Amino acid sequence: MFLIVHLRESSVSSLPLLVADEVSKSFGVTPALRGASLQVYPGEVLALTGPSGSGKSTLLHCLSGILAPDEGRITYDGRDLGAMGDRERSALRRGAFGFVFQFGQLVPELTCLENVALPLRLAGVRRRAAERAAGELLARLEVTDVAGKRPGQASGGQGQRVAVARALITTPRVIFADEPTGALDSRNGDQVIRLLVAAARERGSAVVLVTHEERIAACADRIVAFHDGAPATTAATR
Ligand SMILES: Nc1ncnc2c1ncn2[C@@H]1O[C@H](COP(=O)(O)OP(=O)(O)OP(=O)(O)O)[C@@H](O)[C@H]1O
Repeated sequence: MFLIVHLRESSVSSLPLLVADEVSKSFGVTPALRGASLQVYPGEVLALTGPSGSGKSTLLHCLSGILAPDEGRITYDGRDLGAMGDRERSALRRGAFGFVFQFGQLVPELTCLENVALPLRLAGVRRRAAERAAGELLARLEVTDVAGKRPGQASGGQGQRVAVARALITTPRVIFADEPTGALDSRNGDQVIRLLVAAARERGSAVVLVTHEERIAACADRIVAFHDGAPATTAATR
């Protein structure tokens, strides 16, 4: 009896949050994904690596519901993204997912504090509460000094830390980060990734990180290497 209960508990805790099942996607005649399968577990940091053009970003876009696969299925928490309507998928993206891109994509007219508070404001949180939470997160990411500045007045590394804060502010279940350090030198890149991983772990958010830098991938719990449109190898780092 004890053994049965134990097995049930361990199988529940190891259920994947996001699953790509035999996903294929082409752009015209160019195949980007060829039957790619992958699981993302709650709270894990997963790095997708591999040569340019091997399909990493395309899979990230399919996993996050930005792109629809031609074949195969993506499920989030057991729900098929392809069976959802546009509204439901958008609500999922806003509520459960956070995004960090290579270039921060912050709103240039807003201050860094307002940029970080924005997702909460859009979710209906009052300005004062949203900006208090944004200020706390900027402090966690060690960029309090740019809170009142516009993104154009911040350095590349500071801007990326602000973008990480904006992605984390809603405490998403999954953060999708596509080459978040790609435009930074190694010192700034290391700092951004260290803070991203630490803050995501504190909040229990999983991270799906696309990177071609081995040093950055080494911060992940698991590394999946792509080749020709599908995962070729998986390695645990810890
Ligand atoms: N929007 C698009 N239109 C046309 N072709 C595309 C598009 N997006 C990706 N591709 C093609 O699909 C293939 C996979 O691209 P993808 O960006 O997923 O690879 P990647 O591994 O992320 O590459 P990189 O490391 O260079 O970003 C490539 O051949 C690419 O040229």
